[in-house]
Amino acid sequence: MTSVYSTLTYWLVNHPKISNFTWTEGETFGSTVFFVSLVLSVYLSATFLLRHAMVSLPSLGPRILKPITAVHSLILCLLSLIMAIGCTLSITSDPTPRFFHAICFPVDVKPKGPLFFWAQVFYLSKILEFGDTLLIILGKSFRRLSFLHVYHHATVLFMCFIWLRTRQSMFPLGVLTNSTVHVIMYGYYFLCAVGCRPRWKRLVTDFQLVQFVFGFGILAFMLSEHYFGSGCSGIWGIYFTAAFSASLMALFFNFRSKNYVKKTTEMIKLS
Ligand SMILES: CC(C)(COP(=O)(O)OP(=O)(O)OC[C@H]1O[C@@H](n2cnc3c(N)ncnc32)[C@H](O)[C@@H]1OP(=O)(O)O)[C@@H](O)C(=O)NCCC(=O)NCCSC(=O)CC(=O)O
Repeated sequence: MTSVYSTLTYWLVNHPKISNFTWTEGETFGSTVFFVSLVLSVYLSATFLLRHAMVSLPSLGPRILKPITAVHSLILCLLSLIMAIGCTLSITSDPTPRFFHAICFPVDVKPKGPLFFWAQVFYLSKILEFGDTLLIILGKSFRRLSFLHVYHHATVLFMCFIWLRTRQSMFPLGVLTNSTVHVIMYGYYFLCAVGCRPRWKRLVTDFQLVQFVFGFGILAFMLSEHYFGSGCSGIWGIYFTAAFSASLMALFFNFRSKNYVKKTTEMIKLS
């Protein structure tokens, strides 16, 4: 057990590429406003154009699409697991400063070390997640190409960029909770793609909602530390993330009520 822990800690925290990682605007891959704007413009226009083009084109068909979807979901499930473990170990392996830094970075924090490394991996993984949208469109599953889906995928990339650029406090908790939720979510998608649709879809949505509630709870503590304590880095990033999370939370409550609460009520009426 101890050797598993020390091996993981070496490869996911203390490896020189991770411990010496520095996020430098203009030098680190994807670290410019131009890059994030270009990627978002390509994503949104490709989504719009493909969505309309696919109406008159045949869908790829499940025999081709399902294996690709399964591999894509499995990759994201495993990557999310690695990010969740990497981030947890980065926080816990150096308990005194990093534990507190997971919630509040000092105002003069330098964007380097394992926590910034995992935030960078998390940021780039959001581009990989654009594959979800492509798979939905190629399968002509337009019901699932919702406002919630496109808004989430586009804005989350910008949010992760803001996390790095403003050295935003609390991002380690964001990486940790969202990666954990995504292990479950992509696990669910993987099982659907291989034909074993799980019965716990509702649980996935509930976990997604819990991450927002948890985030707002910690935010209250972080804000008190910022305004009444020694200050925390990236406060305007925090306000952006909080506003985005509040809007997503409302959309997810709406999704939950449409998909589960109404169906349960209808089933009770029928029986
Ligand atoms: C349970 C949910 C995770 C998913 O709800 P859905 O109604 O979209 O799910 P569903 O039951 O239709 O999904 C099963 C279908 O998805 C296909 N599928 C498999 N892998 C996929 C992938 N990587 N991306 C998109 N679709 C995929 C399966 O083959 C299957 O198709 P078939 O039906 O043909 O067999 C829900 O809580 C949710 O998030 N809904 C919002 C929609 C969304 O886009 N969510 C993901 C991004 S939001 C997010 O990620 C929030 C966060 O950060 O926590």
